Amino acid sequence: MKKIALLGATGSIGQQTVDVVNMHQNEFQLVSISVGRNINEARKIIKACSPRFVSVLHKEDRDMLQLEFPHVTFAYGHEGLIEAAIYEEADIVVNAVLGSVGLEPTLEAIKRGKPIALANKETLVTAGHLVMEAARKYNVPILPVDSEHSAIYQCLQGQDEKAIERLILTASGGSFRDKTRKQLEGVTVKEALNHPNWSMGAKITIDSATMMNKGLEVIEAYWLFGLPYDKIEVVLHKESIIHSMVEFQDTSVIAQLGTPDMRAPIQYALTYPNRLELPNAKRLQLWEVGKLHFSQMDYSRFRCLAFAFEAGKQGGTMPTVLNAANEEAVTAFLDGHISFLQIENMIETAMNRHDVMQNPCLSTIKEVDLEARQFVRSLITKRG
Ligand SMILES: NC(=O)C1=CN([C@@H]2O[C@H](COP(=O)(O)OP(=O)(O)OC[C@H]3O[C@@H](n4cnc5c(N)ncnc54)[C@H](OP(=O)(O)O)[C@@H]3O)[C@@H](O)[C@H]2O)C=CC1
Ligand SMILES: CC(=O)[C@@H](O)[C@H](O)COP(=O)(O)O
Ligand SMILES: [Mn+2]
Repeated sequence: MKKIALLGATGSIGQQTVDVVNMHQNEFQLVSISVGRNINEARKIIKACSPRFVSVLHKEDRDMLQLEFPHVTFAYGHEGLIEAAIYEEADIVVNAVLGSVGLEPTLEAIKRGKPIALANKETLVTAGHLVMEAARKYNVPILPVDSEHSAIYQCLQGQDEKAIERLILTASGGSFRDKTRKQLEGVTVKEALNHPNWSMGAKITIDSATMMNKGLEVIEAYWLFGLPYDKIEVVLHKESIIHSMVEFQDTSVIAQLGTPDMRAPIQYALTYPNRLELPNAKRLQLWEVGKLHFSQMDYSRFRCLAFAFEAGKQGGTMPTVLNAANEEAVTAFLDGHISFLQIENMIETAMNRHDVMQNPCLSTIKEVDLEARQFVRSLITKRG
């Protein structure tokens, strides 16, 4: 029985992780969870899975739930999130929280020797060097949950990693893949949230539409697989059937395919190196899919991807700025304060004014993250 600490249990990945746990009750048990504001969903998970430890965002919610569930230990806030991650009984942490708030719980869990099944890509973007250094020091595996990275991880099993020529990440193109930049000027939040292939949380769906999701994934791949940026490529593949590929020096390319269902990579991270059946999942029938399409990335159309490569290559604190500015700008877009194209303008402005510091420690990362957020918020306030 693998005992799981699940951060972000009420989210899209969180709830699919709960599904996987419920489908394999002889294999997995949820012992600790964190949630944010969604207390109704938290209640359902507590009733269905009986975790022993629950952290929520706000103290009032903690107080209310503690009365309802006296046998559960509750906590709240950032400290609570960390406590959920390091819960003693947990054998593995699934980090499905949203944003760079996931960094410290990850680092603390690694320090206690807990393997990390990582969906929370912002953690690797903002401080990949700290996470990978800690993982090496404490000999802890970081198991990718993100579909592209899970695909690459699967393609690399049993392969000679010294012989990798390049990683090829596939990108669906998101909600606006067929629109010109001119047409992007008037797009709405509702349109942006309509991803063609995946049902995901709001922030990543917007990231997918700006192509920042792929940018974050390029930096995530850099840290997970240790290849230089000129060996990481992105190809447009609108069907999201090939989840990513690895090319080797002998020109062979290995790809991982599947229907777009995040429960598969979540489950693989939990069962690795073994596999289990995935009940109720749609099997891939290539004749139903028909043609698969691929095209080269246009970096002037998808500017956020170019920003991410630039931030990654500059290194140091620049990816922290990229990520923090993006998180704030996407929130502002979702709240109706800025237009779609202003997301990328704000990220570009935040990056342009930043002087990179190399090899930042955790407190520098936190300062730079906060400063970039405050700067983007000030841009938004000025507009208002
Ligand atoms: N959704 C997907 O298919 C994929 C997601 N990912 C990555 O996984 C991560 C989660 O994405 P997704 O599930 O879509 O996101 P959601 O927005 O659906 O869920 C986010 C979760 O994090 C919680 N949360 C948000 N902010 C805070 C905070 N400040 N403190 C504590 N908890 C918080 C939310 O709580 P609550 O809702 O209770 O407020 C919720 O449980 C992201 O990094 C994303 O990029 C990667 C690949 C695919
Ligand atoms: C499911 C998943 O991993 C997402 O990151 C997904 O890949 C988004 O797709 P695009 O960013 O390619 O639109
Ligand atoms: Mn992905």
